[in-house]
Amino acid sequence: MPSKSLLQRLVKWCPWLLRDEPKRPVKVLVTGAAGQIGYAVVAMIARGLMLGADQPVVLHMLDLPRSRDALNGVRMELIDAALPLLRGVVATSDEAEAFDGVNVAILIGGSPRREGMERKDLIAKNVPIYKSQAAALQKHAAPNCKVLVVANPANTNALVLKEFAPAVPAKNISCLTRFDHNRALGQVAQKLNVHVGDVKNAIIWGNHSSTQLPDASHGTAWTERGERPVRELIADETWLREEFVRTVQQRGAAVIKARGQSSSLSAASATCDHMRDWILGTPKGTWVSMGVYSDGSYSVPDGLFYSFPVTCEKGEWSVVQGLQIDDFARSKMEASASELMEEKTIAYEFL
Ligand SMILES: NC(=O)c1ccc[n+]([C@@H]2O[C@H](COP(=O)([O-])OP(=O)(O)OC[C@H]3O[C@@H](n4cnc5c(N)ncnc54)[C@H](O)[C@@H]3O)[C@@H](O)[C@H]2O)c1
Ligand SMILES: O=C(O)C[C@H](O)C(=O)O
Repeated sequence: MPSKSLLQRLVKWCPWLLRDEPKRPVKVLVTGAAGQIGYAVVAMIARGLMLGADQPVVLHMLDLPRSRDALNGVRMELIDAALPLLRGVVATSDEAEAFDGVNVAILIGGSPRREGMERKDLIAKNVPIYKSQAAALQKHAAPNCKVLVVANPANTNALVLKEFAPAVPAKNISCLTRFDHNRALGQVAQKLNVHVGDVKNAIIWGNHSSTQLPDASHGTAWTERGERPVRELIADETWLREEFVRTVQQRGAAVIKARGQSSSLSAASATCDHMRDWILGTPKGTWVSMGVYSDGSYSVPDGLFYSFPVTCEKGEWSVVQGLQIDDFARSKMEASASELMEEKTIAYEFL
């Protein structure tokens, strides 16, 4: 046993002996990284907002050849930000290089909806991209890579990815409806005049589109009287079924109208929330919304990516079971499932 003074001297000369074993970097792919959401999200990931403040990352960034200069500019800025968690950056327009060995894939690359654009046009532009990236995912990503599709039409792009990457387990593919979930929490918090962190379990069913059902009927909020049902606190069923639902459903369009382009910082933030909770787990008693491959829960048809309330533990999501669905919710949930079935049919016309 070395003497105390010898130990003290050892630590003085070799201070790294006291450090914990460093974590191995996780390789995170962001497609469309030169775009507006991509630009916001890469900085958040490299600051630890997605995988944790002690998790080093290597960023793989993919964008089209025509965006090469812009993508290189993002790479330069990441270097200039001197981010200690960032252990490497790959900036490329080659899908094979981008997907090589990645553990997490955030798929944002695509053509966003512009004002006045029809859903069919959006599908036509985006599904061929997801067919091509499915092949790269299956061939080059690390086994068990977790995938989040952000690009619209997000649910249908996720479905195309699943169908054309049959070796990738369906449970590893998801699409972003956490954004709508966060918007729903924000609207309830504003209505109740409480902090958004005090509201939970306002959830999203269905498609990431204007047919989705934002549902606050199972939500709760902390008040001076403890944790109470949102329904009881708001005590206005008409607001919950009409104004709340409409505001959340139309929020994307409202931001496009106000900004002239679609939401980006809130989308990037929700992207981090989605992945963080999936990988690191949801807090006890908290549900989040994720677009996942339907297993028939709540009579949602199989074979669709549909937003459900889920909890996550040890990197696995499970749909929250046993919620009471009233006739109002049932009819909206079915309408959103029908829209997804139509999108699936249209998608196949372009594949
Ligand atoms: N699911 C959601 O909640 C949600 C929220 C907001 C936006 N979105 C969607 O996210 C996507 C990105 O939005 P944005 O505002 O960042 O758009 P953007 O146009 O600013 O960026 C998109 C980027 O993708 C790139 N790209 C296009 N095709 C590509 C391909 N085949 N491979 C790699 N990169 C490619 C473009 O060059 C561009 O840099 C859009 O589809 C938008 O509708 C989804
Ligand atoms: O609505 C859009 O087209 C953009 C995005 O999906 C959003 O929800 O803000």
